[in-house]
Formats: sequence, structure tokens, C-alpha cells
Amino acid sequence: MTRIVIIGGGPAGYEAALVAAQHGANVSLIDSDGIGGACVLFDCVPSKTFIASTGIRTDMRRATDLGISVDPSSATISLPKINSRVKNLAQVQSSDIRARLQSVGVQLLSGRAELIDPQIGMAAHLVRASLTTGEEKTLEADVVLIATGGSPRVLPGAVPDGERILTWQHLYDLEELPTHLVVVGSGVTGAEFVSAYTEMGVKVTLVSSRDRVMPHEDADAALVLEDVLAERGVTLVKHARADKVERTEDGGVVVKLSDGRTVHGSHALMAVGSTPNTSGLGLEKVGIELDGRGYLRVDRVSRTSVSGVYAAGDCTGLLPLASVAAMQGRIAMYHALGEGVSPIKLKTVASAVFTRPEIANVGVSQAAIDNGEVAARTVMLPLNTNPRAKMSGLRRGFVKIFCRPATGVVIGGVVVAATASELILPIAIAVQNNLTVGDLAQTFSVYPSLSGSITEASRQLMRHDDLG
Ligand SMILES: Cc1cc2nc3c(=O)[nH]c(=O)nc-3n(C[C@H](O)[C@H](O)[C@H](O)COP(=O)(O)OP(=O)(O)OC[C@H]3O[C@@H](n4cnc5c(N)ncnc54)[C@H](O)[C@@H]3O)c2cc1C
Ligand SMILES: NC(=O)c1ccc[n+]([C@@H]2O[C@H](COP(=O)([O-])OP(=O)(O)OC[C@H]3O[C@@H](n4cnc5c(N)ncnc54)[C@H](O)[C@@H]3O)[C@@H](O)[C@H]2O)c1
Repeated sequence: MTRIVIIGGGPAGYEAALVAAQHGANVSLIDSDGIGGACVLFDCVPSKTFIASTGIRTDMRRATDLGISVDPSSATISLPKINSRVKNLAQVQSSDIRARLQSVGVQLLSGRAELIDPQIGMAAHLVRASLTTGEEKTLEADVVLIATGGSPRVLPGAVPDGERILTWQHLYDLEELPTHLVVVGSGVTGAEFVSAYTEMGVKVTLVSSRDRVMPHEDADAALVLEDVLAERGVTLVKHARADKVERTEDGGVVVKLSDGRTVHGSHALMAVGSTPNTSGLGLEKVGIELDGRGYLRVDRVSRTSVSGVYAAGDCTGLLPLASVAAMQGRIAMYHALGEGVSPIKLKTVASAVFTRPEIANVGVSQAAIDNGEVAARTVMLPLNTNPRAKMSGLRRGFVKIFCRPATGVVIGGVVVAATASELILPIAIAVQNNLTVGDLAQTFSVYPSLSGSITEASRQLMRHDDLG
């Protein structure tokens, strides 16, 4: 029986453990923070739960347009109740995963793990688990999976104190909403929290090192979001690199920018990226070197350079998404256990930014098409032409679809809509399965529905030769 030791219990680790145990391996999983990892306990799941509460306020604000008057400012927000809901849901999710792992026979250990091979090049590896009980346990493994995730990046001049200078992991401990939140960093994390706190009625300033929000996302989508945020009163400070964040005498914070400007607020949320959890793992004991940014290098089946040692998830820096982490973990186990496995394909990964409106995408990007990397036919259909959007009072958003010029095969798309994270699926299915715009166009969509814009956009993209 193959002995597998997994270090880290986030999506990469727990999905790998489930697959490996179901394929008959003897699996031990060691995690220092709790089953579900940072994803379930501190990052993805809590943020989306919090955003679900803020969405109620968005709907209240928009209700007036539909003829129902509710005053969002008179609605009482109980932050302690929202926070305890966030934390309870995370714990429940963690317990559910724990129960599933136990039901398939995975041995769960709570503590920190490191490799302790006595010499490089051993056929089997040794892992020492320093358990939270104070005991130490040494496990022998034919296969080790490192799935240790990442942690919020800390700027030397802006060390979070958990009270006023915060990482996203501190937000659910606040007893009151900030009066003026300064969000430093305009990546996906920053954008999601700017949107969420703005919808809660909090004054928000966004400090962006670039000239726009979410520089890595679709530029048209980012523009829609910038418009919405400006309309909601968000101040965007562009080309602004934060050097320091300090507490002020009045109890607030000041963000000091590298060009001498300052931004004052009641709280600062540092959303300046993450760093991989790859120190203290004993990697030198097996002969693994990290890349220049501290990530573990892996190939498309999650192998490191050392036989029997795999890595998956945010510690590899491949694409920091829960879905990708889980897939990397599963692929590692299929490969290690000799099952047939296809290398991971990032071109088919669908992802979403949970702002209001949401932004979702899959496949090749508009930027890759515009700069000539990929040849494609493209269409962008504004949502305000969609009957269902009009009925629901949705003014903003669009559907973009990209297809191969000759064959009409769908290679990517972007959706900006309140429910873009759901609407992206038909395009993702098309990309994954090499379907054509003809296939999408000939599919019945419900009338009236937002997904009707996907079939309509596909029709607009069809040429006579797509008709088959
Ligand atoms: C604010 C935020 C929101 C996000 N929202 C989304 C989203 O909506 N959708 C999405 O797909 N992705 C989202 N992500 C990204 C997603 O959370 C990560 O991609 C995902 O958590 C990666 O999973 P992982 O298994 O690699 O690591 P993690 O979830 O970080 O888990 C790693 C675990 O390993 C443990 N560990 C570390 N070192 C050791 C050690 N030496 N011994 C034992 N255990 C150890 C850690 O304590 C942790 O529990 C979000 C990220 C952030 C920051
Ligand atoms: N909904 C989701 O799926 C979701 C949500 C959050 C995060 N994520 C994942 O996590 C990844 C990382 O996102 P992120 O936003 O946490 O990190 P990021 O690294 O993408 O963005 C951090 C931003 O902070 C800026 N920055 C860095 N130092 C700065 C400084 N001193 N002053 C001002 N700005 C500074 C950077 O230029 C960058 O734009 C995403 O690409 C995504 O894969 C996913």
C-alpha cells in the first residue's frame, strides 16, 4: 500500500487526500491551522460569506429603481452577527471536510510538518510532525505532497496590528465597521473588499500602484468596475505605491506613499498580495530549491525536481485559485499512484471576481488577442440590450466571446454581470470541450434570461461557414 503524507489541509491538500484514499493509499494529512486551510478558514470562504451579506445592501439600494422604497441607511447592520456568521460557516465547512476525510480513512494530524530525510536521494522520505499536543511523530512516506499555501504579504513599513492596520484575515474580528477604510493594493483581493465595504456604506479610498483597478483582469471589465466604484463614492488614488502605514494620534491611520503624498483613514487594509509558505519545510534535506520568489517549482503533473515529492496549490505559484489548487492536488495523486492523468491546462480555468457587478472570465484574454498572440474573432454585447437585465434594472455589464477565426471554436470569454460567476459556465463548457459559437448559438436559452446574451453573442459571432 502506497504511504502518502500530505503537508497542508487546504483545497490542494484535502482534495488530494480524498482522491488518494479512495484509490487505496494509506494517507496522513498534517495541517497547522485547521482542515480546509487558509481558503476555508481565513480567505476565500470568509470573504465570499461576508460579500453575501453586503449584497443584501446592494439589493436594497437598487430596490427603489424597481418601485420599492427601502432606505439602506436606515437598515441596521450588526457587524458582530455578520462576523459570527462568517466564522461559523467557515468552521462548519472545515468540519464537513474533516468528516469526509475521516470517512475515507485519512489519518488527520494537527501540527506543523517538515521533511527530515537523513540524506538527499532517499527512495522513501521522512516527515516529522510537531503536533499541537506537544508530541512529535515521524512518518515514513513513499510520496509526499507539499500543499502549504500562502500568507498575506507584509510590507516592512506597514506591519499589521490587527486593530487599525489589517490584513484580510483580521477583518472578521472588527467590532465596528471602519468609518474610512483605506485599501492598499488594487488586485482582485483589494477590489473585492473595496466593493464590499462600499456597499456596506463605508467610505473607502483605494491606493493603487497602477493606473487602474485590477491590472491583470480584462480592461473593459475593470473600467465598468471603476465607473461603479466612482459612482458609489470610492476615491481612487492612482500610481500610488505605499511605503509606510502608521497609526495617528487621533486613533486613525496614515498611508505614506513613495512620492510623498499621504492618505488618511480610520483603518488600512493591506491587500498587497501573498507570499508562499515554503520556509521551515526541510526542503534542503531532500535537495529542493525554491524559485527566486520563494515558490516550489512543479511541472504540469505537480512533480517537484525530487522523486516522490509533489507540490500543489498556492505554494507553487501556478495560479492562486482554490479550483486550481484542488486540481493540482488531485493530479499529483493520480500521477503518484500510476493512474492515467492529463497535465493541468490553465487555458480552461474559469474564475470570478466577486465585486458588484461580478467579473468572470475563462480561456484566452482580450489582451492576448489585442497584442497578436492569439488570432480570434471577438464580440462584446452590452447587457443593457438584454430583456431580463432591463426587467431587473441592471444597467451595466457585458458578455464577450472569443472564437478561432476559421473554425468558430470558442477559446475564451468574459462576463460582467451581477451573477457573472454563474453565467461563465456555458462559455467554460464550450472552451473545455472545443464547442463552436454555432453550438452555443443553436442552444436554447430561457427567455427572458441573462444567459440569453451568451447565445445572442454567439449568434453575432457566427459566419456562414460556422453554420456547418
Ligand atoms: C481574500 C482572498 C479571497 C479569495 N477568494 C477566492 C475565490 O473566491 N475563489 C478562488 O478560487 N480562490 C480564492 N482565493 C485563493 C484561494 O484562497 C487559494 O488559491 C487557496 O487557498 C489555495 O489553497 P492551498 O491548498 O494551496 O492553500 P491554503 O488554503 O493556504 O492551505 C494551506 C494550509 O497549509 C497549512 N500549512 C502551511 N505550512 C504548514 C506546515 N509546515 N505544516 C502543516 N501545515 C502547514 C496552512 O496553515 C494552511 O492551513 C482567495 C484568496 C484570498 C487571499
Ligand atoms: N475571487 C477570487 O477568485 C480571488 C479573490 C482574491 C484573490 N484571488 C487570487 O489571489 C491572487 C492574488 O490576488 P491579490 O489581489 O491578493 O494579490 P495581487 O498580487 O494580484 O495584487 C496585489 C496588488 O497590490 C499592489 N501592491 C503591491 N505593493 C504595493 C504597495 N506598496 N502599494 C500599493 N500597491 C501595492 C500590486 O501592484 C498588485 O496590484 C489573484 O490573482 C487570484 O488568483 C482570487
